[in-house]
Amino acid sequence: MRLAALRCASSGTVDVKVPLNFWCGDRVKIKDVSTTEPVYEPATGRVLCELELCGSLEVNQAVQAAQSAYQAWSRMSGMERAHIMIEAARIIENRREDIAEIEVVNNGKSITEARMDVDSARLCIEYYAGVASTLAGQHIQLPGGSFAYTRREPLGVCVGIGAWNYPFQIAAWKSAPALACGNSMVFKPSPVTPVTAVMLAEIYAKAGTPEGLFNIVQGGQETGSLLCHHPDVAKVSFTGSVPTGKKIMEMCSKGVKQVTLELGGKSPLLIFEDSDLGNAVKGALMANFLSQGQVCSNGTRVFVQRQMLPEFLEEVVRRTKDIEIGDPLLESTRMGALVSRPHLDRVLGYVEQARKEGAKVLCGGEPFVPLDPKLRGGYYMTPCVLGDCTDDMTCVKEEIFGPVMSVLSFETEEEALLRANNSALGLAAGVFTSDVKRAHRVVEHLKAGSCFINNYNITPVEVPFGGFKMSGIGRENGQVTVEHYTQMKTVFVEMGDVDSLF
Ligand SMILES: NC(=O)c1ccc[n+]([C@@H]2O[C@H](COP(=O)([O-])OP(=O)(O)OC[C@H]3O[C@@H](n4cnc5c(N)ncnc54)[C@H](O)[C@@H]3O)[C@@H](O)[C@H]2O)c1
Ligand SMILES: C[N+](C)(C)CCCC=O
Repeated sequence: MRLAALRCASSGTVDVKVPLNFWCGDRVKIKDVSTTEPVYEPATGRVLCELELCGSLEVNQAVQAAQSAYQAWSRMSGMERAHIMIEAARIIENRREDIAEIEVVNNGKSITEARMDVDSARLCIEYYAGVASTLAGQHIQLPGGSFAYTRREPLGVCVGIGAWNYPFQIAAWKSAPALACGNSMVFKPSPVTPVTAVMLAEIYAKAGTPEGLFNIVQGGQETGSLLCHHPDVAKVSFTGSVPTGKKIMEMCSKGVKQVTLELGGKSPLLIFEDSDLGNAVKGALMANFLSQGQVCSNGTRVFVQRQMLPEFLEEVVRRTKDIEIGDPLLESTRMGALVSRPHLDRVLGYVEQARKEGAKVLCGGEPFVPLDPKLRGGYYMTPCVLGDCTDDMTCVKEEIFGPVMSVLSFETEEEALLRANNSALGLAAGVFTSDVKRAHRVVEHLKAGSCFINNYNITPVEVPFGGFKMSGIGRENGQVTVEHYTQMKTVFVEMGDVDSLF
């Protein structure tokens, strides 16, 4: 099978002509397309392609393909599945640069970050290839030589629905555990970033998965809703906003389907006065400015202990002003374009609102127009640090999902914990301190699913990732995911006679 070529030389030169839907092992051009939607290149504002959206006919075809592949795949041993997944990981490694470049063109993040995302996707598939061969049940002894055993069985056709901030990585983080456990998958990327998930589908097919094992249907909420309601779908794993997550859960409840929900956050980062200043500042930058600030786990409420505040602010503002913004395909660029014009306007609106509510804009928060004429229509802004923030401000309460750091000050550990936990969300949290006892004590009290001590926003694939409270249900990555993509069967075996009461 030939992989569709989409090489790009520089921003502003790519047109996506290949179909972006994929089932039965191939890219599919929809017959009689009724709805299309433009897809943009954030770096330039150009239209990359018109996306063909799937309706019920196409969703049915994809689910049927997944059902038939499931029959073959679920009967293979874990080791057999592992071999194929390792081959998929090898192909990703060979195509790393292609995938990363196309991710940049469709998402706007810097090439340096896109390469890290592709590496995370590959590592995730390698990790779950290893897990596939270790799936096992339990043996339980019963009286009289009788016994019971448990089997971990796959669920069937699983659906993945992705957000636009990590398009290729999310597709891998969902498909790798699902496939390792013997399921098949229909994946729906965000219609804003539809281009790279289909590259993953081609790669799995080329690696030797049965035709229809991993399929892509393109579309927005209508297509997503068709998937959630489909009677042949066993589970939905969703990454996106809290309001959509609630709808997904509601739709899945109709069919009593399992859900994994990876939702939004408004995570706190606590910096104590005994922290190493350099590391605390680097941590705060990593917690706020990766992917133009469009990261679910970002630590956007930066609480700094009063005595350290002046030196922290001076250093964090200095380093934020130094961030090189521009063409995301250039090696020197550290911050690319936000994902869309409406999203950029929304983020700039939050900065304006913060100003009105009394926050001090210490740097950034303005639209940015690069000198290169081809980038003038792109969606850029300068990364922003807001000082004098208070807990009641909109910028401190709501997920902005852009490069905007809100800095707050605190006096005591107890006060910082109370304020940090005062949120309906609980995806992540961080603490910087050189006091090891304080670090663990604080983390014990933080109401968040993913906590970092003296670092922020690292997500090794062998470590579970996910949220408390309204930030989600279930986990991605790590061993625990096996529980989310399998169901347990218990088998009782009688070795004696039936002891009947009748
Ligand atoms: N916790 C995590 O792991 C994680 C990771 C990345 C992003 N996010 C969150 O995602 C959000 C940003 O992403 P977004 O704007 O793409 O989110 P979104 O909720 O708008 O959309 C996410 C996906 O859901 C689909 N969708 C929308 N309505 C639907 C419906 N009614 N039925 C089925 N599918 C539907 C969209 O087409 C898209 O594919 C942020 O809140 C961010 O925090 C969370
Ligand atoms: C930035 N990380 C560390 C890759 C986390 C991505 C998870 C979701 O946005």
